[in-house]
Amino acid sequence: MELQAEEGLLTTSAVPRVLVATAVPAERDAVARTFPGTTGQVVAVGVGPARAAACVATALTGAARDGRPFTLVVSAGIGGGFAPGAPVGSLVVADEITAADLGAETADGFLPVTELGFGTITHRCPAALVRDAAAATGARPGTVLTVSTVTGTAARAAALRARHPRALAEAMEGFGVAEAAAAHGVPVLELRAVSNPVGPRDRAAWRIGEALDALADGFGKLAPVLEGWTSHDRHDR
Ligand SMILES: O=C(O)c1cccc(C(=O)CC[C@H]2O[C@@H](n3cnc4c(=O)[nH]cnc43)[C@H](O)[C@@H]2O)c1
Repeated sequence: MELQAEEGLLTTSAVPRVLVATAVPAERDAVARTFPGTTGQVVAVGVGPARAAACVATALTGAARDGRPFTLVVSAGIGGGFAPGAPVGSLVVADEITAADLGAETADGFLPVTELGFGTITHRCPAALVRDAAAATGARPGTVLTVSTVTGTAARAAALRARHPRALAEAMEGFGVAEAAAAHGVPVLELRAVSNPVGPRDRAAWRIGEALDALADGFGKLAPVLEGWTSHDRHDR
C-alpha cells in the first residue's frame, strides 16, 4: 500500500503490481517478450502445485515486507486443452481454478477433499477481470484444472470432463499459485496457451513453440488490462 496526497488529503491506495508465475524459464521468457516490467514481475517457479505455491508465497511475503506488495498474481504457461473447446494454439483464461486430483479414491469413485470435510478445491478469479482478459486476448473463459499427473489416456480425460463439465484446460501449477495468493488475500488469474490435447499420450502432437507464441501474444494484449486493474475493480467480482 502506498500513501498518496490527493487534494490535500492523505489517502491509501494500492499501486497495481502483478506477479506472473510460470513453471519454466521458456514460459517466463515468452511472457517477458511482451509484458512490460513496469507492470510487475515474471518469475519461473518450477513445475507442480507444491513448488509453485512455495515460490509464490515466498515472493508475496518478500514484496510485502519490502513495502511493494503485489496486488494480483497470474499463473501462466502452456497447458493441455480439452476438445473441442480448447484446440492447440488457443488461449484459455480461468474463471475457476480447480484441483482435480486432491481427494480420495474410493470403491465408488473419486471424492474431493471438500467431501471429506476439509480444505478447498476451487479458487474463483475476479469476474470483471476474467471478462476483460477474455475480451482483450480472445481467450475462452472456463475452468482450468490443476493436476499432479498429466492426463495420458482417453479414459482419464473423459473422467475429468464428467466431474468438471466446464473444464477447458489442465495444467500443473494454477491451484498452488491460487492457494498462495489466497493466503495473502491477493486475487488470482490463470492464463494458459494450449500446447497439446488432453487425452492419449502423444508427444509428437505437442506444439510447444506455437503455444509459447500464443502466450506471448496473449500477454501483450493482457498487459493494459492488468495495468488498469485497480483496487476499485478488485471488489467487482
Ligand atoms: O510426457 C508427457 O506425456 C507430457 C504431456 C504433457 C505435458 C507434459 C509435461 O511434463 C509438461 C508439464 C508442464 O507443462 C504444463 N502442461 C502442458 N501440457 C499439460 C497437460 O496436458 N497436462 C498438464 N500439464 C500440462 C504443466 O503446467 C507443466 O508446467 C508431459
